[in-house]
Amino acid sequence: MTEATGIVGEFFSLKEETDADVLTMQCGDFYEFFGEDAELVSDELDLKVSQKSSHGSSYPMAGVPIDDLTPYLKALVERGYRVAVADQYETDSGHAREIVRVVTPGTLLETTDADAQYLAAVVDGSSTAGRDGYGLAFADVTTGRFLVAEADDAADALTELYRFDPVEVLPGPEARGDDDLLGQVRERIDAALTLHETERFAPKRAAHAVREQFGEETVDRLSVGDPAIAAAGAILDYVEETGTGVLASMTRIQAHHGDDHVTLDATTQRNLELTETMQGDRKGSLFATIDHTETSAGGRLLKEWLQRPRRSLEALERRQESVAALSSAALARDELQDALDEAYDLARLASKATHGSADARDLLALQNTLGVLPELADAIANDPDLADSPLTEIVDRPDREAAASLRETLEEAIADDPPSTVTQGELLQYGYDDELDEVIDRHEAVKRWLDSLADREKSQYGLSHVTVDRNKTDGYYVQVGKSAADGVPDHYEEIKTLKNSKRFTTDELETKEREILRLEEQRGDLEYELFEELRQEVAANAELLQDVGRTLATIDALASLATHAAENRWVQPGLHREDRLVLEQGRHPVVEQTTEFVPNDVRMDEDRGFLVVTGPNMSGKSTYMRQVACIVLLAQVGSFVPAKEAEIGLVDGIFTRVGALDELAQGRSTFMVEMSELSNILHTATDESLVILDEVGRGTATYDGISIAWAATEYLHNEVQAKTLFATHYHELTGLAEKLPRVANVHVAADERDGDVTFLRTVRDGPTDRSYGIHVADLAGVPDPVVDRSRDVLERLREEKAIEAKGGSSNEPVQTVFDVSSGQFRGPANADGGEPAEEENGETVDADAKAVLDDLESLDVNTTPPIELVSKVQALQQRLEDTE
Ligand SMILES: Nc1ncnc2c1ncn2[C@@H]1O[C@H](COP(=O)(O)OP(=O)(O)OP(=O)(O)O)[C@@H](O)[C@H]1O
Repeated sequence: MTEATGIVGEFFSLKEETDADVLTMQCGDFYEFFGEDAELVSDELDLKVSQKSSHGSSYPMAGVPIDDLTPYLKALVERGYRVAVADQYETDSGHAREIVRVVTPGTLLETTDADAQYLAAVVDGSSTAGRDGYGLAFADVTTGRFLVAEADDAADALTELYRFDPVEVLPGPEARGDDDLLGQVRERIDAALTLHETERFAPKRAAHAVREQFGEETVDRLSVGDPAIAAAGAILDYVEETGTGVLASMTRIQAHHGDDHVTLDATTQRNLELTETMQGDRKGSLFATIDHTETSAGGRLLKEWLQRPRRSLEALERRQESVAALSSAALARDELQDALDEAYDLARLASKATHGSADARDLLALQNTLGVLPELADAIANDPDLADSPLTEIVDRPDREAAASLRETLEEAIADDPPSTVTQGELLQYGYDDELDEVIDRHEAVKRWLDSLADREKSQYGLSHVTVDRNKTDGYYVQVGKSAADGVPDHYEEIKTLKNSKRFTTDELETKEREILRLEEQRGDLEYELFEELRQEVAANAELLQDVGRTLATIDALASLATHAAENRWVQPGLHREDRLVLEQGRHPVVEQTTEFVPNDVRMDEDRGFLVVTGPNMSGKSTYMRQVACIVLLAQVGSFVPAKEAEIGLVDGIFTRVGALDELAQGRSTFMVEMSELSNILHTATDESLVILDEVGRGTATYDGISIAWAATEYLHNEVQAKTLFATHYHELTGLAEKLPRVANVHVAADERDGDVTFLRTVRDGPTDRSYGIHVADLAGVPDPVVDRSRDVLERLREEKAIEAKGGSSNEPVQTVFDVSSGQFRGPANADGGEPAEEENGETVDADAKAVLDDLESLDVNTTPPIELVSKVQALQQRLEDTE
């Protein structure tokens, strides 16, 4: 390509300066894209491309008017591009341009999405000498929220990332080499990955940046390790470098300590469908079901509560107290919600003010929202139950006097219905500023003179059909109807003839025109100056606004919990730190919305900590177990729960393993995913955790499956001692209840009469031995011959009779039986003439199989780590297969 000069040359040299994917450069009233960037935006956004010639070559060019840039920027960033914006400025010799900001998914201020928009950094400190684990930082530039967190390992780090669901992630120096972590971030979290310069993560430099931003004491106060500080420092640097201009709205940094919160790994958050369903829909998620918030900030907070349930009994009881008071005070709740309905997103408005993009309408919104706070305070004070609850403390948390005074300032300043442009005046109230009042007086006087000019001319010169108006080409003019145009006085100067009228001007009118234009400009400039001061005053109050915003959001979220509880007959659960979980007539919070739900009881305690849940296919096992998990989670959010009565021992983590739907796309086999999830649970769960296992072992051969399920049950029961619900179709496992003291059987009942199966959805104590899988196959339309033959095979299996393979070349029958009492398999009968059979415990076993059994016997399931156990069992099975 020939060396371009002029504008195109300037564009290309700016493009070289930036690592952004796309550059847009201001040229007068347009932002232009050139070369490949023009083609890219034309493909992505349907912008028209023309050709610009420079130095004998021609370059593709596309442009948008200055005022229309925002939606294009947003669209490009949402498609994953980083866009550099170069603005034009005046120089002595003409114009020059420089890049003023780089817009990325995590620094996009122009979002219209109500969700939080986190920019995250993740630093792997596990390879450094101190072995500090992982450090993470999260910042939402649209609200100024800033958090740091720590994680023990990559899986934990991923859990935190999943919890905050960032739109952009900056991996630190080591983390950027971790393909597995980055792959998961890209696919599961769908975040853009940005490689910010590695030296920006250097611990000393980062600590300095954190102190500069949040104060000298910050690093000590947070008491987090170097990696978390490095992550925070890198984010601050990145936000500054991208030129977002919102650093001032980041007033506070908080440490998010995993210990205060219930561990909810990424898998569990998905399995419980907290914020979206397995299919990826928002509707049908737990959050969408219980969300009755009035404001987007309230919605964001409620979602955060669900994703980060608490472990502190005191904190939860306080939330419960507020929810209880609000749920019984229906009228006061309505009043609060009506007031909240008027509230805008204060944190976002504060961030816009800091960035300098808030207009007068934004400040008006801010003023009105500040007015909501005293309304809430009054409604709370006027209801004795609410006044007595922690709500009083919540509403008093922000500095109410400062908020009232800022509101008063805004009320005195901002006009009642200001325009959205900030340069053309009419933003401010009369009486706000003396100098401005003077300009307004003079402006209004000239306006009045102009408004009354037509009448004056009519009466003075006896003219009819006279109007006075202005337009761009003619300026101010007197327009006189054709019939009267000949009678105008001599000092009228004609400027235009139209079909039915003529336009005139006069010296006096021209003088007034000059005056009004000057006054308009003066007023616009002065108002802009005053408005800018006001905006800076608002920006200086960012922390106060965030405090008020947080209070409004908290009351909104609490009122939402109360509304849902009141409308759905939820009850306040008794919370305690003991190992006991009792639900009387519990229901699934989401399923009960769409189904005539059959409530079920749950009883778990020290002597009954592991429930094996059996029951036919489709009977409701998964629903029952998820219901337990959702209820415990809701209780640890401080919410009421769907039950007649509930008593809940707080847990430190909720772990689930249920059927995986979407993992195949990621190139991991279903079984591999199942095993790594199981492995994670066996390693991480504690005796205070709740574990939900749905059909572990299903993804492999039956024998492997049963063996793994069996061994995992023993390990969870003996070693981990977590409260566990385990649904299985391996009825063999029900035998464990007789052998392991804390294991109990429950089953979901079904009624079978004359071959018809009715699902009762009722959970009862004891095991079941029927799956009715064939019944479900029949319901699903599997062809009759297959269904009939299945019944036949099942019958023979039950009677431990041999089955021949229909249509096979050999008539050799096959027989496999699992012996519950020994916990072992009886392999195929000695049908193929292998080693001579031996007698063992009265059973017939060949020599190779005997050797395998001996090895199996010597395997200590209580001390062998579960995954090793799995691989040993697999090796034994391989040997069995080889002997066949
Ligand atoms: N208590 C209940 N009241 C009403 N409907 C229920 C109840 N429990 C489950 N259901 C409904 O029954 C259907 C099957 O439930 P679920 O998926 O829990 O069965 P399952 O036993 O886990 O099945 P499978 O063993 O085939 O995985 C779902 O559509 C669910 O909505």
